Amino acid sequence: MVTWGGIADDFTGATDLAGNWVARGLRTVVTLGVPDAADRAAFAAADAVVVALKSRTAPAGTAVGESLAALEALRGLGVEHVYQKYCSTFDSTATGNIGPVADALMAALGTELAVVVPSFPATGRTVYRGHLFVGDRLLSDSSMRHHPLTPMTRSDLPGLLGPQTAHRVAAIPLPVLRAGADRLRDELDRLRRPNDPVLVVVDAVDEEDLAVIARATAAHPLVTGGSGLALGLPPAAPAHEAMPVEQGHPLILAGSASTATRAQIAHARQAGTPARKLDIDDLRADLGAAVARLVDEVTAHWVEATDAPFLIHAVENAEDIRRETPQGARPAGELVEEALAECARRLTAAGARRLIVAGGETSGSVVQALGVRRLELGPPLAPGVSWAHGVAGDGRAYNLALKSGNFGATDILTEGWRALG
Ligand SMILES: Nc1ncnc2c1ncn2[C@@H]1O[C@H](COP(=O)(O)OP(=O)(O)OP(=O)(O)O)[C@@H](O)[C@H]1O
Ligand SMILES: O=C(O)[C@@H](O)C(=O)CO
Repeated sequence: MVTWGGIADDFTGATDLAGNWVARGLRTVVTLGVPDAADRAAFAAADAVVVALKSRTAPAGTAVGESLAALEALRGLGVEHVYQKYCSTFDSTATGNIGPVADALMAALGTELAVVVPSFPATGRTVYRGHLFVGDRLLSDSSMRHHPLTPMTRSDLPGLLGPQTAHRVAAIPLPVLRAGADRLRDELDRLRRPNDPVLVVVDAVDEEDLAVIARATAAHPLVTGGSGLALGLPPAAPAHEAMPVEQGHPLILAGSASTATRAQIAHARQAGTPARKLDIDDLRADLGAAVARLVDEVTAHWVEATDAPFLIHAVENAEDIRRETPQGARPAGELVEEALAECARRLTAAGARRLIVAGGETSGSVVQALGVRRLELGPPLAPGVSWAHGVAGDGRAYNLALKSGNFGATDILTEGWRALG
């Protein structure tokens, strides 16, 4: 029986949440886009289903529409609890869609209260006195301050959420939940008022805090947050033993420009991983020809070394993303996404079956290019990153690890393969 339903605003976020549920013993399936009734049989053995959307930077109306469609599909599966998954760094703008989606899900589920819990301590995201920290820095002092699409220039969650929601926003500080789940439940009840919905930011700095929140909200139809709150469920044996492992060439596609990904690329190159950086001028001049040259290079490498991964990446240093787009030319980001999607299509046709993909947007384009619509979760490579298995419409099967830009240790691109066994 499907108990939990997740609605994630990007593909890496979806596998992040799914991986945490798997770690708590829930058999979890990710569906890439809203499933239709014909897909229902695929979820028969699942305890949890996550619908992966590509809505993080979509206009609020679009994100609300897609999220409500996802909710409808999840209700059709009989889910009891819904988890709105957004980024653990609360990626959004004042006109962002985290608030509007939460408002709409609350209305559809007939609930007047939902918690807001971006905290994910295993990846350094914690919330204290309503402020979101990344490691030992406030969010607004972290590299997220300079994010090209969702620059996070403040850290107080009520202040970030307020302009996005029509509802009241309240906050519960750490000492309340450190007094236990009953005390937190009482405080949540105190904040609940008829016909006056409220979003409640709850502090959490470690996994025990998340466990308290999970216990206090166990009967809630809706929770919202990063994936950390899923780890608040009671410990259990991980439910990933059934994931098939595919034989075939390994490939790394990194469109992410995040600080962590850049360090991971540098490490992989230093460790001798054969690699090629996309040349934006070449892509602009003739994308098809540039990709064809790359495909020839990668396939020649595989003739020599079948099992050695090849890395194709977009960015090496911060200057790469600061380059101006010439007047009338296609933006670099668009070229990168199209080129990586085309590399994925052509290199899987040439035998790539195991892929690490870095970046949320990049993962969306790559998985769509492969035509994979569902992923079953396997073992983790890092907190928030897991191997998954998916079968495309053409029958080809893949192992995919979709890595959020800022997740993973420096050596994840060279060592992450070991988790496949
Ligand atoms: N040289 C470049 N110039 C401009 N944009 C680029 C360049 N290289 C990559 N990009 C774009 O930057 C975006 C990176 O977004 P993506 O979501 O894939 O990674 P991220 O933001 O690091 O990760 P996440 O969303 O998981 O935190 C992509 O749309 C990609 O096309
Ligand atoms: O929550 C996170 O940080 C990630 O799952 C993510 O959403 C980054 O794209």
